[in-house]
Amino acid sequence: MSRRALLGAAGIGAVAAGVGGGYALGSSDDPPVKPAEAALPVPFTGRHQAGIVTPAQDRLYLVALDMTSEKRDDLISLLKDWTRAARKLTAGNEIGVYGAVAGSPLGPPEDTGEALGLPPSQLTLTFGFGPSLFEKDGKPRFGLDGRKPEKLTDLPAFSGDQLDPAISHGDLVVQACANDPQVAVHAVRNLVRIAFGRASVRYSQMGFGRTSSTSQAQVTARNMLGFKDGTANIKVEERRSVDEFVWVGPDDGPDWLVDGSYLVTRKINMRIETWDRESLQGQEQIIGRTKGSGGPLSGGDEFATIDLKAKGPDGELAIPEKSHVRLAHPDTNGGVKILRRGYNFVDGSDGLGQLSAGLFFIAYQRDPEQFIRIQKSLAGSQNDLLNEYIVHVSTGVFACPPGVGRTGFVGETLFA
Ligand SMILES: C=CC1=C(C)c2cc3[nH]c(cc4nc(cc5[nH]c(cc1n2)c(C)c5CCC(=O)O)C(CCC(=O)O)=C4C)c(C)c3C=C
Ligand SMILES: [Fe+2]
Repeated sequence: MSRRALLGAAGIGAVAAGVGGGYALGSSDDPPVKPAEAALPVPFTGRHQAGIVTPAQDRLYLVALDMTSEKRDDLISLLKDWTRAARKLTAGNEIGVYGAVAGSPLGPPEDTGEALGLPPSQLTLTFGFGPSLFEKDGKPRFGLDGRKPEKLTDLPAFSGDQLDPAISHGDLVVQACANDPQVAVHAVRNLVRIAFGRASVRYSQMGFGRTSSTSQAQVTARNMLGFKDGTANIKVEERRSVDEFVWVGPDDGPDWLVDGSYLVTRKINMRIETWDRESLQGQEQIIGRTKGSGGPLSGGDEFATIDLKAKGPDGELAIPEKSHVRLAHPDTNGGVKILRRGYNFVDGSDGLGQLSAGLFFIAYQRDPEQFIRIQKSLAGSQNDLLNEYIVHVSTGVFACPPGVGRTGFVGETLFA
């Protein structure tokens, strides 16, 4: 039973038109009110996992977990249980047989209940495996000897990194994205609950205001620096780029990961108050684009082609040599592209009255080397001008298996 149907059947919560996606209860003569797109479900099944090229939702709740059991059967049963729950959660249903309120009053409910009455909100749940799932202290785990992708190794140290291991890495990751934060949090909370006795949370991160559009149909959102972010991102409509740069192909190896992707996470703190004292012109020179329209400093509107050779009236490069977009551009990095899918975050204040804010950077790629190549161009005080205002404090790399069909479980190919 769907969360909404349950409430309807119980006679609770006639949801007013315009609220929660416009499910109105009117006269039977009224034309049906279509739920707003942002409230609809995204199919969980498919060749690829949802949540990668899916048009980026507004909210993120990402959790990294470590296995607390060393038993292969526990890992497999966890992935099966997660898959069963994820099918329900992404469809907007309660988990378990009895859900949140229909079970025995004497036991804890199967579903925690905070999403009752909320629509699916385009929830996607994307699962990944960190290098430490495959081996620890040089020893294979879970009978996965020889199954670790060669490319799945911890990212190298980059100049300027100030990484905190407590909020980095993880055996497993779940990226929950939705247009309602409560739906994303409910999903992660219930998946964590299911994992009890087999895996426990290492760290989690909430995000808002997607900083990347992944579809041409989306407007470009802004990051905490106030700039449009995601303009030159790979978009789902660009099929060739998606196949070339996002999905692991049959010749890439290993076979179990074909149609999957590598996820890179970086929590990047911003020195927001320092940035806010930088002049508008200074900010634009650092990024290499205008703050208003997001157009490149070489001229044109937001989606104008960047001209890295263009010079200004003063004879200097229009897009400065150490600007962020020049150093991140494919022409500076051997043609390499990545699919960005990051989110803004504010973790309150730091106790000194400064915002603990930044970008939870997320990228999907066919090979982690794509991210490494670009980050090597950006990192260090002699490179990207932006580095004066940001610091990378967390890192992660995960192999995200292919999608799942109507039967089977996420990651099944790994155990075949
Ligand atoms: C290693 C990859 C990247 C990191 C880390 C990164 C951090 C980061 N970026 C911004 C803001 C912007 N980035 C923009 C473009 C852009 N950034 C990367 C890669 C990383 N960014 C790429 C590949 C690109 C596209 C370059 C191109 O092809 O032109 C932009 C411009 C708008 C856009 O195209 O998206 C902004 C703004 C911040 C604030 C940040 C760390 C906090
Ligand atoms: Fe960037």
